[in-house]
Amino acid sequence: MSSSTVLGYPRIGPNRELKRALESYWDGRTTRRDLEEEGARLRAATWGRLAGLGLGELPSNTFSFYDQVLDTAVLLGAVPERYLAADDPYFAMARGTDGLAPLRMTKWFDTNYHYIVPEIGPKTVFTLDAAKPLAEVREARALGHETRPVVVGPVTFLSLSGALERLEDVLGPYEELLAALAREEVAWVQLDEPALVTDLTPAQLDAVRAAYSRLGAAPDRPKILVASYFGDLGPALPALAATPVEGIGLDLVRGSVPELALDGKTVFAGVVSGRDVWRTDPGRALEKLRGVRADRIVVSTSCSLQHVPYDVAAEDGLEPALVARLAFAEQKVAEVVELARLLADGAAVPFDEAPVAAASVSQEARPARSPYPVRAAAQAGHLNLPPLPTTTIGSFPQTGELRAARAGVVAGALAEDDYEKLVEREIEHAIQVQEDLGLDVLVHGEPERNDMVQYFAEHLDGFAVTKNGWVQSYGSRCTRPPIIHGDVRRPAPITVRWSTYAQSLTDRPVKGMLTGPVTIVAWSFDRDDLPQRDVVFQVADAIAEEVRDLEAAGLSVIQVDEPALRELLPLRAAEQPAYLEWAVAAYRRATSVVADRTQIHTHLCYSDADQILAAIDGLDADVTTIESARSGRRILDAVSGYSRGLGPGVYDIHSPRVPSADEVEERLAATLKVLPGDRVWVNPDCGLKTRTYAQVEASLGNVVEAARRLRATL
Ligand SMILES: Nc1nc2c(c(=O)[nH]1)N[C@@H](CNc1ccc(C(=O)N[C@@H](CCC(=O)N[C@@H](CCC(=O)N[C@@H](CCC(=O)O)C(=O)O)C(=O)O)C(=O)O)cc1)CN2
Ligand code: MET
Ligand SMILES: [Zn+2]
Repeated sequence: MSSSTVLGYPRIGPNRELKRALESYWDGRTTRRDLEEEGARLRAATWGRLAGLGLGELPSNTFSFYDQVLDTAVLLGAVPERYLAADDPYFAMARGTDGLAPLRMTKWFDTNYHYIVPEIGPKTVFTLDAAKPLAEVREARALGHETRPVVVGPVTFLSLSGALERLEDVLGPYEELLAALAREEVAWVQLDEPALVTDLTPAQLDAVRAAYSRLGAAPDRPKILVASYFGDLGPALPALAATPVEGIGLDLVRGSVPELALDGKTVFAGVVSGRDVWRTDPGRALEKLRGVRADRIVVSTSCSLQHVPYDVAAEDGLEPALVARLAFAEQKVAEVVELARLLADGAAVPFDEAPVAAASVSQEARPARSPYPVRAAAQAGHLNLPPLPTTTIGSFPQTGELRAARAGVVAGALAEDDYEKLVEREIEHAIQVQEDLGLDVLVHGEPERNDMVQYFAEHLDGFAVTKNGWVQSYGSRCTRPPIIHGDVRRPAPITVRWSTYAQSLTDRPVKGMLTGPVTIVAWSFDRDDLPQRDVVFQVADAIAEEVRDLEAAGLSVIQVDEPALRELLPLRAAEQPAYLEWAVAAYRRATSVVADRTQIHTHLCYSDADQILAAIDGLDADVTTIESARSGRRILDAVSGYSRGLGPGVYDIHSPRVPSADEVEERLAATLKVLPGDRVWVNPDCGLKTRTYAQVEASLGNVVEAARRLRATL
C-alpha cells in the first residue's frame, strides 16, 4: 500500500497574512500574542487544507516566523549570548536591533530563499528546547491531525554553520528531541538533510554515518525520515542505507531513481517538483515510482513546497492554455494524492507527449569589447570622475505611496498617466537627493519597478506574471516569480524613458539600470522544454537590445545586475565549469554591444563572491560592485589585485542602522590597502529599496564624507 505526503508547505499565507502580521508586530502596532495567533490560524488552515485534499501523512513544524534554520538553532539552544537580553531574541537574531547587528543571512542552496546562518563557536553549549515542534504536534492533534514534525538534520545544520566538528555535541540534544517526540507518541520525524546532495568531504560522509547510526540506535524514538532534496544523494545513499533509519527521502525530479535496492526502508519518493510550477506527467512519475526498490513507498514532493505559490485558482489573469499546464502548492498536493492512488491501483497510464521546443537563439558571435585599459582610458576622458567615485546600486526607497499607486493602477482606480507622473516626481526627488549629497554617478532609483525581475518580465514576451503567486524570499519579504512559457523577445524599449528622464535632470552621469539574463531566469519559473542555457541566451539578446538603446539615448554608464550568478551554480562541482562558461557568455552577449567609452557596471550581492571570482572577472565589466560589509576581510583578501573597477560595499543595507563616516572611512582605508586607489569605487552593499529616505540620506551623507576624506590622502 502506498501513501502520500509533502516535505513542507508554504507558510507566508495564501494572501501574505504572515507578512502583514510580522510587519505590524515589528512596527509595534500589534503584540507578540497577536502574531502567535495569526501563526496558529495559518497552521490550522494548512493542515485542514492538506487533510481536505486527502494527503496521507501531514508534516508539522514546517511553519516558521522567520526561517527554519534559525528555528533549529533555537531548538538546539544555539542562541548567541548577546541576543538574550533583547526584547525578542528570536527577531533580534533575524533582523538586529538598534545596538545589535543581525546574524548573517545567505541563500538556501540554489534557491532564492534565504536562511539565517547560525553562529556556532567552540564554546557554544547545545541544550534542547523542543517547545516549538512539540507545540505544533499538540496543536495539530487537537485539530484531529497526526503529524510528522520536520527539523533540519544535524549534518546540514552544522555544515551550514561551518561547525561540523561539533557533531558529537549536537547529537545529544537531537537524541533528547527524539525521546521527547516518542513520549508524545509521534510516529515519524523528518530530518531535512539537503546538504547531502552536495559534494561531501570525507568528514561530512563520516558525519552522516556517525549521526544516523547513533540517532538510529536511540532506544525510544519515532521512525526517522532523512529527507534529501535538490539533487542526488550519490555516496550518501549507501551510507544512509547502512544506518537504522527507517525512511529516506529522494528528489526524483532533480535526481534519478537509484540502482540500489533499499531493503527494509520506506522511500519517500519525490516525484512532484517543489521547484517548478508545471503539472506532473503522471505516466513518467509512475514509471519512476515503479522503479524504486524499497519495502514501502510514500509518494512525495521533491522538496518542501515553500518555493512555489499557494494556488493557481487565485489567478484570474492568466491565459487558460497556460493555466491548464500549471500546478502550484495546492495542485501539487492533489497530484501527490492521485499518484499514490494510481500506484496502489497498479494503473497503466501513458506518457504525455512531452513537447520539445526548438530554441530560437541566434548563435551569431558578437565582437568582444576592446581590452580594458583601452576602454578605461576612453571612459576616463568621457566621464571625468574624481578618484574614489561614489555611487549607489540602483534602487531608492520604495515608498508606500508608490506601492499603493501601482495597486491603484491594477485595480483601475488610478490612471496610468497619473501613475507615470508620480514616478517622474519620485525620480526628480531621487536625483535631487543625490545631487545634494554630492554623489558622483547617479541613479534614477527604480521607482517604476515592483521588482527587479518581475518588472522586466512584464515587458518581455514569453513571460507570464501572477497577481498573487507570492513566494517567501526571506522573513516577511516575498517575490512573485514570473513564469517563462515561451520564447523571450523584447517588443519595445523598457527602461529608456525613465533613465533618459533622470539624465535630463542633471549634468552628472546617470547609470542606466538593468537586470542581467541569468538573474531574470534564476528568479523566474523556467520553462521545462528548453535547456536553461538557451532561455538565458534569449533573455541576454533582449537585454542587449535595451543596452544598445540606453547607449543611443545618451547614457554613458549602464549597470547590468547579476546578483543570482552564484545562486544558479550547480551544487555538484563537476557541473560548475560548464554552467559558469555559458552564464558568463550570456552576460557578455548582453553587454558587449557598447562603445569603449560607455562604462558597464555589474552588481552581485552575497558574501561568497570569492567562490566565483574567476567568473566575475570573466564578465569583463568595467566596474563591479559587490556585497562585502558583513564579510569584509575575506572578500578583500580574495579581490586583492583585481584588475578592473571594483566597489566592495561599505555598509550593510539590510539593517536600518546608519553607519558613521569614521566607520566607512575605516572600511575604505582597508580596501585601499589591497586595491589601487584609481580602481576603487565607493558604494553600499546593495540597493536601497527596503530602507527609508531618512536612513538613506543619513547613510549616504556619511559615505560621501568618508570618500572625500580619503581622496585628500591619495
Ligand atoms: N525577485 C527578487 N529576488 C531577490 C531580490 C529582489 O529584489 N527581487 N533581492 C534579494 C533579496 N530578496 C528580496 C525579495 C523581495 C524583496 C521585497 O522588497 N519584496 C516586497 C514586494 C515587492 C513587490 O513585488 N512589490 C509590489 C507589490 C507591493 C504590495 O505588497 N502591494 C500591496 C498593495 C500596495 C499598498 O497599499 O502597500 C498589496 O499587494 O497588498 C509593488 O511594489 O508594486 C515585499 O515583500 O514587500 C526584497 C528583497 C534576493 N532575491
Ligand atoms: C538584489 S541586487 C539589487 C540590484 C538593484 N539594482 C537594486 O538596487 O535594488
Ligand atoms: Zn544586490
